Amino acid sequence: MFFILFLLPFTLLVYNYIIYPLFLNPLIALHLPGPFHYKLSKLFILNKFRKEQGNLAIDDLHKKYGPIVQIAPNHVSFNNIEILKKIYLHGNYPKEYSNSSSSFSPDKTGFYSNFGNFGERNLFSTGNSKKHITLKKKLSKLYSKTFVISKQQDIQEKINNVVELILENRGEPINVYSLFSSMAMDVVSGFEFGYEGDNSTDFIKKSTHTSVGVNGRLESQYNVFQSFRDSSSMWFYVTCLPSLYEIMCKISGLDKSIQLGRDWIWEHLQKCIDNKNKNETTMINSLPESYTLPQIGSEIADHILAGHETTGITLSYICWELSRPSNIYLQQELIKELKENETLFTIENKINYAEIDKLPLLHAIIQEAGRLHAAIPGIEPRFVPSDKQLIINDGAIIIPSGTMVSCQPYSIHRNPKIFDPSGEYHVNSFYPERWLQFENETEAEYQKRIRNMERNMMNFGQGNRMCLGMHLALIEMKACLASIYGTSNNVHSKISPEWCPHIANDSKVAKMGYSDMPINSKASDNYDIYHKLSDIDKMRMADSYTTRPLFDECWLTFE
Ligand code: HEM
Repeated sequence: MFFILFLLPFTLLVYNYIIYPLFLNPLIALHLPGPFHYKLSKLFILNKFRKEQGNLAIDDLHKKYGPIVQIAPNHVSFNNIEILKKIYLHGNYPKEYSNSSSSFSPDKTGFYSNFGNFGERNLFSTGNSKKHITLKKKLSKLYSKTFVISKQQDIQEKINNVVELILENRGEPINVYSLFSSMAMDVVSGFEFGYEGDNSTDFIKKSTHTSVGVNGRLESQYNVFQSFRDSSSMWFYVTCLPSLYEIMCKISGLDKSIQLGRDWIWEHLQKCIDNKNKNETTMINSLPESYTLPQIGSEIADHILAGHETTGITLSYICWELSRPSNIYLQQELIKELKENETLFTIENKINYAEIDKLPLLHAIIQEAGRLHAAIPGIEPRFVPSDKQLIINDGAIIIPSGTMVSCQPYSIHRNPKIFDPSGEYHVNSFYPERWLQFENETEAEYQKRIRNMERNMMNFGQGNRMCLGMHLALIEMKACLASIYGTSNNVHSKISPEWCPHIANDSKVAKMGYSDMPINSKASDNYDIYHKLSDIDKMRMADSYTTRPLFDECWLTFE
């Protein structure tokens, strides 16, 4: 009895937290840089993730220890582009991609496996490399640049609803976070279910993006979106502690809200399956015929979530950046660029998507937002497969199979040597100029610098698991910005003073997480403090795997 109650648990604790990490763990012999206590237990880094301080904590560790840091007994974080390429590109699927254990797979890290829906895994959450690449090849056509451009008219109809709403509410505060999330949902739902009939959603029109709520506080109502956000807010349990996910949903009281979004997708899917046009190229028509309804639902739910949140968040950050007093010159330059290319807009307010894609400043703005406000700034873990090692510095360091390895876009995107070689454009500030040709730079030098920056971008991931919807997101965002600030609307945006009476005039800095803040949630009892925060604080990025504006809102006024 004594053995079972005391000696066994004690022995297990000693083994797990002392004997294994200090004497048996193959990583310990490598003497990798990193805090000693992080090598004893993964609880330390998990606790940072739980408190939504993980991205900044890992970034700080890299600043202190360099590009290689052991952040848990079995997890090494890297902040180096050559190692990144080895993890995410080289040594990834072998040619025949027949042996799933031979790739640096996200499986076994457990991080992705619970992103399934309706009891089924999907492209994003499967760890089986063969299944993954076969399905990805099948679905790539739907999201190819050529196909996205061919859907220009359908996409533009949704975007025109945004412009209409902005014009109808000139001079009034608009929650662009809600508006752009709705727009991205309306667009991506067309790709999933089809644009014909009412299969694609109409959230721009059906939701409220402008109302003033209780206590003069600006609010907007859209329950399905709230449900998806509540779901995303549980990311820590989904990725790091899936066994506690259900119980934590209940304890936090979010279970009902999260269920609402799931129910909505399921009901919408069933309706669309009945109404689908078999000849339209959509996700429901592109999936293998053998797929069951839960398998289709799992894939579609993932794309709906991945497609609307990331795009809505990125557009919100872009428009906020363009509306800040310190960046207003960029908004004026963009309007000028669009005006000079008026021929790209036809009289029906349609835009030539292929041409709009080539506008240099518009492109630079999108790139800079992807760098500074990457919608997925957190770690993208992979697993060194059983028959491979990660060989670094010509064999000076050999990371053994079974180790979890990762890079995080937040840190990769803030390397001053790559993104601020001249020392003029701070890496933590929004400077699209860094993506344009400098005055004293030759064309060849410029191309070399841009290629190097592009190589170091991870906002859509890297390698075989790279974002499937990248072309859709990029074209949609460009078309949306061109439609708002271009054409004959004569629209300018500013930060709504009703939402933020304290606008920072001279700072360009961007911030992440709650650190140094007198507040750690937007609960109503904090409202007085919240109201006094500057726009920089109100637009802090959440420190999580996928980010969002920390307080879930961004109010701009268009004039
Ligand atoms: C600005 C917008 C977007 C950003 C920043 C973004 C970012 C990313 C990133 C970083 C990944 C890789 C994540 C990882 O490995 O941990 C990813 C994967 C994925 N994204 Fe996006 N995404 C965006 C828009 C979209 C859209 C519009 C769709 C449309 C359906 C989409 C669908 C997907 C899918 C299906 C995957 C999984 C790909 C795979 O595992 O092979 N994303 N995205």
